[in-house]
Amino acid sequence: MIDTERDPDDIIVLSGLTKLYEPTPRWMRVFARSHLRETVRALDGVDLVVRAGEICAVVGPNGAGKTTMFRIIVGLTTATEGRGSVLGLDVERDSEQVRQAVGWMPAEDRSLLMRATSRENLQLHGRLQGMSRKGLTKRIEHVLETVNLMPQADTVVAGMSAGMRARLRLARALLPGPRALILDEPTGPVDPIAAYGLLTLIMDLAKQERLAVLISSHRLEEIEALQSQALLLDGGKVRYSGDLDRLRREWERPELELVMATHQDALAIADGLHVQGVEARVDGGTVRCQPTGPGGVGALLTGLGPLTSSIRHLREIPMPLRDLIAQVYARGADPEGAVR
Ligand SMILES: Nc1ncnc2c1ncn2[C@@H]1O[C@H](COP(=O)(O)OP(=O)(O)OP(=O)(O)O)[C@@H](O)[C@H]1O
Repeated sequence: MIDTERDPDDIIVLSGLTKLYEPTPRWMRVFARSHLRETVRALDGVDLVVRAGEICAVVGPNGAGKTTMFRIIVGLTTATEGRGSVLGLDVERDSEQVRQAVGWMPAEDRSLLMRATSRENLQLHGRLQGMSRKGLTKRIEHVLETVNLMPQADTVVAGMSAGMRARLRLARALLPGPRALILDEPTGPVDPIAAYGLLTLIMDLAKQERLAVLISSHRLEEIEALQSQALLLDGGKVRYSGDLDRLRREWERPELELVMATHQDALAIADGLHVQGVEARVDGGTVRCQPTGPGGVGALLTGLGPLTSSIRHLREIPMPLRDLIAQVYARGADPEGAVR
């Protein structure tokens, strides 16, 4: 049943999504190759909205709950509490319809038939999804063109590069003409240049077809390139949800680099900073420090007085996203930052 009051651009909506994996019953432990002794809280009250044309990067260390969240949305497992919907359809109750609306690209290549061609893989997948033969042939041409894989349409998958295989898996996710894409580590085994091409393709698709895209990646430089929304998960909990610019505004403590006329000047400035309680590193004529006080750079320079006359250049060096995120995890998000 479709929720008629929702904003039509809110494509993926999660509220209070929680998933517990319960311990394996004692009697079953004898048979199970691996078993759980304690309850695992894989997701803990996750709220999220991904709108049409928006990309949301899901970031988190191993075991943060990324795959579990994706698997709930595509109906491969169910939530213990909370609710998920796609286009207003409940991911549990309306899982058949949700599957038509969501393109799912799992993290591994295992699901591709290695001895079959690209086209044959897509034909099989389409047939399994119940697509008609005629519609499927047209759709296959379209998705192969979209991912620039027409020249490899009749190439056996085993002979294709990791980048081509990733594009084939993306083509497969696009086959039903989805409104949302869920991409679990799409660039995992792909080299950096091919990965950049794949991400550009995903960004173009999100914009042109107004797809809501959820994407996980351990490569933070890729996430920065996507200029997307970000959901930082840790132990199943949301540490931050919002756009990366806001994350920078709220959490960034850029380094200040001062280039001085001489090494002596640099040492003098480092002393001046030390007096203000700011640690500084001197390298030749360059001084680097992290302004911490409420007045920021302005107050720091005022505090240095006449010493500032020997400053040749001054610039702020943005924090790498990796450090920024590490800071969020280390300090814990403020309650306002936790939910968008
Ligand atoms: N089928 C399962 N049975 C029991 N526990 C599970 C199962 N799947 C995942 N978990 C546990 O749930 C937690 C979240 O796992 P999940 O795979 O969702 O994390 P992830 O963020 O995708 O990790 P990774 O980056 O390593 O893929 C982990 O503690 C994991 O061990």
